[in-house]
Amino acid sequence: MPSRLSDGFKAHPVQLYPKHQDFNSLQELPDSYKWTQLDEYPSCESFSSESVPLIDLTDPNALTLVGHACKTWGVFQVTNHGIPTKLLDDIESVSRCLFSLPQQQKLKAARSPDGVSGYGLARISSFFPKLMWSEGFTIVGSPLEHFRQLWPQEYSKFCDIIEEYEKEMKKLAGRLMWLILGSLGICNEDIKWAGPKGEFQGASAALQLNSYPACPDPDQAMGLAAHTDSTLLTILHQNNTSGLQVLREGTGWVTVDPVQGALVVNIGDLLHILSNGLYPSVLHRAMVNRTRYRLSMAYLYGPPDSVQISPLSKLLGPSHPPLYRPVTWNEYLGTKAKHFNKALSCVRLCVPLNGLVDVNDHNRVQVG
Ligand SMILES: C=C1C[C@]23C[C@@]1(O)CC[C@H]2[C@@]12CCC[C@@](C)(C(=O)O1)[C@H]2[C@@H]3C(=O)O
Ligand SMILES: O=C(O)CCC(=O)C(=O)O
Ligand SMILES: [Fe+2]
Repeated sequence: MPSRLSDGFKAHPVQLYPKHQDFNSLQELPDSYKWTQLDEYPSCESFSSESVPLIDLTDPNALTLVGHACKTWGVFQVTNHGIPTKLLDDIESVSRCLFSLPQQQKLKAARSPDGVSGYGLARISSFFPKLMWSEGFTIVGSPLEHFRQLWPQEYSKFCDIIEEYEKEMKKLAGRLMWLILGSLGICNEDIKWAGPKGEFQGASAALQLNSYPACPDPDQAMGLAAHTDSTLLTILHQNNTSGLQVLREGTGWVTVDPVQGALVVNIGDLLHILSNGLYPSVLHRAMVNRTRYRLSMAYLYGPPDSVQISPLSKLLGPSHPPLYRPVTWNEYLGTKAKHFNKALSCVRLCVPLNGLVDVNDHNRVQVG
């Protein structure tokens, strides 16, 4: 059955791929890939004291640490997360194999203009005048049909890895949800859609494989432009090449340095809504590298199709009115496909009593 996650894009088809996208044959960065105003916010060097929190999930204090990271960063890295190293290596190999196929072959699994799954440009490309130095492959539901096109002989071993990865990620995402919600004082009874055992069985998800080839002029190029994810949370596995940056208030862009075996967790717009803005979604982007090939695999986690996300009643009161109206993930994806970084403002109900603007109003961000 086609996933409802794809419905939001029907009204907003995007270009599939640029005419020439054989990155490896380009010795110079074409104008169509040259971004200007890349330094609207300063980039913070990695020797700075500001670094994204690294949390050991077996730490007895994990709940407090996670809560603090969500409130102050919107992103953290986790170790001792229980995902086997072999599975992380395997998913990295699948991505590497996929993106190293000849372009002709990859196009056999191209995403349709109004679809969600398959090979193509980042969906957000349509909001920018310049092209991004990356390729992506999105998996929603079974990758079988696309993988059969890519690897007529070997597709089943690749499908098995995806299935296993998604199964493990789903468990980890459920655990992280309870740490995050627990840090807000929310328990099982407060979230009906978590199910009787609190396992979030009906949760929806997408897997996004991103490839960032080495780039002849990385200072003028952009791997993936600044955006927030529309998810509850996203779990990202990056290879050992840096590139992911998050925007930190008062500091600028901070690089999320790869830590061997660690996974990056970032707060998405739906958790921002659920927490009534207490845990803001984080603006992030991916930069590219002159010599190194970068890969990332993002597990985008959201509520079941039919569930409407709205600020949790436990977090509301006379001085804390609900700031967002209820939305399903699918409806929110449609809003995102149309309004991109203004989507959160589109579902906003009223201005906070203190008259301050939303900490996560990304309308100001215009890159490119
Ligand atoms: C469920 C989804 C979230 C996503 C759109 C998608 O349908 C599948 C791809 C996801 C992704 C990955 C790259 C960044 C992003 C903004 C995009 O264009 O596609 C996200 C979307 C999102 O979180 O809004
Ligand atoms: O490649 C990265 O580090 C970021 C990827 C990302 O933001 C995404 O897939 O949503
Ligand atoms: Fe993202």
